Amino acid sequence: MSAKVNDDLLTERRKCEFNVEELTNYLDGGAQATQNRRKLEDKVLSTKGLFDEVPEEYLSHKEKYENAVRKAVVYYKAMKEAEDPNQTEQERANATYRSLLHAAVFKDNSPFSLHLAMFIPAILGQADEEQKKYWMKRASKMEIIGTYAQTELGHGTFIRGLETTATYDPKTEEFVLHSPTLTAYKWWPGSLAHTANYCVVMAHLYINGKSCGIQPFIVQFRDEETHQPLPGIKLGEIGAKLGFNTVNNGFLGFDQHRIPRNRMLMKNAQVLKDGTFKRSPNSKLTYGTMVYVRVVIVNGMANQLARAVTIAVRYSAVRRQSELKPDAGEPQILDYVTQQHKLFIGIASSHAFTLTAKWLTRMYQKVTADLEKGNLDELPELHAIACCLKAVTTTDTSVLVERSRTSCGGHGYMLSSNLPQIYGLVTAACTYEGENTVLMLQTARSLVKALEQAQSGKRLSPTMSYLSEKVSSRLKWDNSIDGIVKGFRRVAYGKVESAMRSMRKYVRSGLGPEDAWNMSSVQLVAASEYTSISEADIRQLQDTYEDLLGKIRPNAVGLVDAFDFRDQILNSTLGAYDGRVYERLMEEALKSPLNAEPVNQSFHKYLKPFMQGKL
Ligand SMILES: CCCCCCCCC/C=C/C(=O)SCCNC(=O)CCNC(=O)[C@H](O)C(C)(C)COP(=O)(O)OP(=O)(O)OC[C@H]1O[C@@H](n2cnc3c(N)ncnc32)[C@H](O)[C@@H]1OP(=O)(O)O
Ligand SMILES: Cc1cc2nc3c(=O)[nH]c(=O)nc-3n(C[C@H](O)[C@H](O)[C@H](O)COP(=O)(O)OP(=O)(O)OC[C@H]3O[C@@H](n4cnc5c(N)ncnc54)[C@H](O)[C@@H]3O)c2cc1C
Repeated sequence: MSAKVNDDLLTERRKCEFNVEELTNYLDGGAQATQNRRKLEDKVLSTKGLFDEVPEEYLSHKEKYENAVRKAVVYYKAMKEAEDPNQTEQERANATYRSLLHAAVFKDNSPFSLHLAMFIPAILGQADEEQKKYWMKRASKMEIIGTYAQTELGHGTFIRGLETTATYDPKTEEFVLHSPTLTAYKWWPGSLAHTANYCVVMAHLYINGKSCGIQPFIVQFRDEETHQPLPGIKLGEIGAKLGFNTVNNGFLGFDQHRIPRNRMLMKNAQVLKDGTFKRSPNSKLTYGTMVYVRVVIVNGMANQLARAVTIAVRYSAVRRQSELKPDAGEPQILDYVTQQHKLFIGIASSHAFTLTAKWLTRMYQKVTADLEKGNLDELPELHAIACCLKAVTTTDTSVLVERSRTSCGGHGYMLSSNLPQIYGLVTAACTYEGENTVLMLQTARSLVKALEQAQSGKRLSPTMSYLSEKVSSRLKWDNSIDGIVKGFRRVAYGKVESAMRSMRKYVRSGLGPEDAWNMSSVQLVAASEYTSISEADIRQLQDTYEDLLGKIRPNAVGLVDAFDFRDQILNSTLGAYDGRVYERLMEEALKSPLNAEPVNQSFHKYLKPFMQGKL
């Protein structure tokens, strides 16, 4: 018999003014897609051995990892067995696109995540046809587990500054991989420490003493039978982190480690037997895996944000606190407009990121198809857009998840709420796959170039076309959607123009272009981010905004119910569908090992002698 649902949540669900299932179907891409997703979740989550008897937070660092590997094996097999052979690849992708299934099993991500998120995409994007056939067979069957090893102890952002060398030896037709310094050690790659046995390594290729740029190499670093590190390989784990503590991020140093010539992934650039180097059509194609993951991250942020606001909104409908009016009893905290302000932007942003992710994925698929035909025209625009959207969605999601946490008071600070762990996951994305400031400056580089082209009358790409609109600065604001968009375009234009004016001013004062760029970089980042509108219009917009909050209020619980996250995926004492937050908080508290006995041994060992002055 399912537990009684909290009365306030029942009332909220009765008040809802729209069909929740319809919105769920829309988000999934249709009723069939919802059905497929739910069927997959039912199957996988009914697998034995997927869940923890003791909450993960009470395990040691080492136990957490070992437990995560145990679950990863069970989870991966369950996902494989749950695949519906009658479904198309696209239907399968849709079923997982919105599902956070893995989050029901791993609060802090899986030790297999890099294999699926980067090792396989790197092979697909960087290997030639023959290499792809061989390595995809082994990787897709999990005969090998891989990761993506690019970042080093001394370099993450500046890829051209990576120190790991790959020197071609034509006599043996091998590459010699070497870490010449401590700072050259690969540092950060997930799964690297104890899980994976292969990796795609980004290393600086040298042939006959000449630099041939950064190239991708597939490298085995552990014996497939014994899992021992191979000769010339130094391996280890980088230690405890804010989050990602079951991803097994590691370090790897090479000491003259030899690999055969066919281990350089040669889709874009090639090295022939005699050492002849055939250049890539564009050296940035080597960065392709990062562009792909930046696109994936946008959708990941939409889902994680939806999960956090689901927890916070349901809790805010259940939690009653303080007094809005004398003698009116304690209101639901969701009735405070400040609470609505904190949370409803999160709901709206999640939907905005979902739609943006779909648009960006289509753009990525088109540009990737063009690249296959040798057409690189739209690669720079894809790079600029992917940088901007990855940076904006991860920054906003981190802010909004943290706001969801603090809007739940003390209980939001409990690990059992799962909000701290969700924050740990999303805030990492502000750094990995390109630190956000750095990516914003990449976008700014494209914006400045586009404005210069617009000013010389050239046509711009669709996403930059707002820079060539002769938008009158006396634009009449109205708070229609169209008016707001026009306003934002006008301001965005002004930001790029102002950054450019600033750079020209510094150049006129005698600074070189690089210093002028650096001096203007705060404005350049602002030109890539969102920006605010002038004062007079804020009041008009504010009235509209507060009116909208009131309209959303009766539908808030319905809106988060429509995200359709089952309790195991929310994994939260505060966000469960039935709203029994207090019972769940107590159930979870009692699982603490410290509650196993009424008097902890430290009393007799330390406290008692201390209080009696005997220590
Ligand atoms: C939730 C789900 C979780 C999914 C699970 C994820 C788990 C976490 C895994 C994390 C993995 C990692 O972090 S992997 C490691 C990630 N690391 C990074 O992302 C490193 C970030 N740094 C970089 O990308 C580069 O260093 C960058 C900043 C772009 C600068 O590169 P360069 O110095 O080589 O290039 P620049 O001199 O700046 O620019 C030269 C020209 O090249 C262009 N250019 C630069 N990069 C380009 C690119 N990728 N594609 C096309 N063009 C590019 C520029 O626009 C310029 O064009 P013009 O203007 O026309 O000249
Ligand atoms: C959880 C997590 C997982 C990761 N997983 C992987 C992985 O699997 N594989 C992998 O290869 N890497 C991985 N990374 C590493 C990640 O890609 C790097 O941390 C990231 O690229 C930033 O590089 P860095 O840490 O060396 O910082 P740096 O590059 O040293 O940058 C430090 C700071 O300097 C400033 N800065 C740097 N360059 C510029 C610039 N040009 N303009 C303005 N400011 C600048 C920025 O403020 C930046 O935050 C992971 C990182 C994290 C946190």
